[in-house]
Amino acid sequence: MIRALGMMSGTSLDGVDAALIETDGIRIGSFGRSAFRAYSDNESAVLHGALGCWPGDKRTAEAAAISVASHAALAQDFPEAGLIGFHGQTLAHDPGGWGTHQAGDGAALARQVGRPVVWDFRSEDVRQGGEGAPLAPFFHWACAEWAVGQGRLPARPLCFLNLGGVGNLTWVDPTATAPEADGACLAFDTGPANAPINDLLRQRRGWTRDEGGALALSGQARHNVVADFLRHPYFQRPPPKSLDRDSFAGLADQLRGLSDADAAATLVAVLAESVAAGMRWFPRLPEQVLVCGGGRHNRAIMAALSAVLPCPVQPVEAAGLDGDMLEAQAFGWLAVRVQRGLPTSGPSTTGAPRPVCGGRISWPRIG
Ligand SMILES: Nc1ncnc2c1ncn2[C@@H]1O[C@H](COP(=O)(O)OP(=O)(O)OP(=O)(O)O)[C@@H](O)[C@H]1O
Ligand SMILES: CC(=O)N[C@H]1[C@@H]2OC[C@@H](O2)[C@@H](O)[C@@H]1O[C@H](C)C(=O)O
Repeated sequence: MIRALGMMSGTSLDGVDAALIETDGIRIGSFGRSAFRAYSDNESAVLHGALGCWPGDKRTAEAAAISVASHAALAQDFPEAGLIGFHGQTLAHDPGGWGTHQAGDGAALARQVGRPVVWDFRSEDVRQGGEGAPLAPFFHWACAEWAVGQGRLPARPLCFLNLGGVGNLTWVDPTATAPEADGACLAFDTGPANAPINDLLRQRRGWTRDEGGALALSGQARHNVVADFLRHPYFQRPPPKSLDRDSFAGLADQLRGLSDADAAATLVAVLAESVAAGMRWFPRLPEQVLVCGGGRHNRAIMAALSAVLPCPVQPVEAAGLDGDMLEAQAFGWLAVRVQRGLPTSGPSTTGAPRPVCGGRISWPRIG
């Protein structure tokens, strides 16, 4: 088993999560400590300003420097990690066109922290014809396998729903022998999650988020807006499929004229209904949906999901997992898989034509 540090800065642009995990790249030995470093207002403004930018753009260089510096600062607090998984900051994602862009040079990070760094997890999958996302699904299989072994879950198919800036859903069969095995996973991005809620409240109120979902809970969702939105072709398209943070930028226009509370409630309903629409792609009903990511702290979201999904919905903590750190752990686990040459994605997760071992390894200079 290797002790790896996974680091993730997601599409909600709130900061960097870091978590230790001990693994052979297949099974989870143990979970370790974790930490979060919030982006400062200035860092966050630079990253927001670079959204949609591709390598070569001046705004990318500044965002990449912030990404490396903030990850290096966090990594210094985890000297026990022998390997680092560095996702980088997604600035743009267009797998059918320009590709996918995670800012931050892993080779520079390896030099700064003096340890090997696995990074650029998504490009090879896109190069081979995959979506390049989502990548956490193989780790969801490992989490389910771990939780069944701990007696925390029955050995029956279930779903993991990650609610970050964007939502992504994975159907997992924990009895499968490997995540790349036939029938082990089926995954895709569901639709917008926290990003449009944060953006709405930043614009209208200068807030970073709707704390606990209190504002949305005080509003009324406009079901005509939700129904209109769900007619977007993305929701009729079968998986594999993935989204950029701002794939649905037009959604904000449909909220004009609504009170802040009604607009927030409508975005919550859009999130929940897009997850419900995604359930149709699974071979059978999962036993339950376990929710990870920051969206599970929003009570309006959890209530809306419970109301529209056809099975019980709980935070992943119900299975003994840490919903704030699951993605960071995923990139530690994926880093070990890359080092061992194991696949990190495949036809059932990103639609790549065959299992792909993505990611590059950068070594620190010796001597
Ligand atoms: N207490 C809370 N109340 C309401 N919303 C919350 C709370 N805590 C977190 N969130 C929401 O969750 C977001 C952060 O979620 P998370 O850290 O899972 O996203 P991410 O990792 O950046 O994104 P992604 O999974 O898309 O890469 C916040 O920006 C906020 O919108
Ligand atoms: C391109 C990119 O960074 N996508 C993110 C984003 O945030 C959620 C969703 O969209 C998912 O596809 C992915 O992140 C998680 C960690 C994943 O790859 O599984």
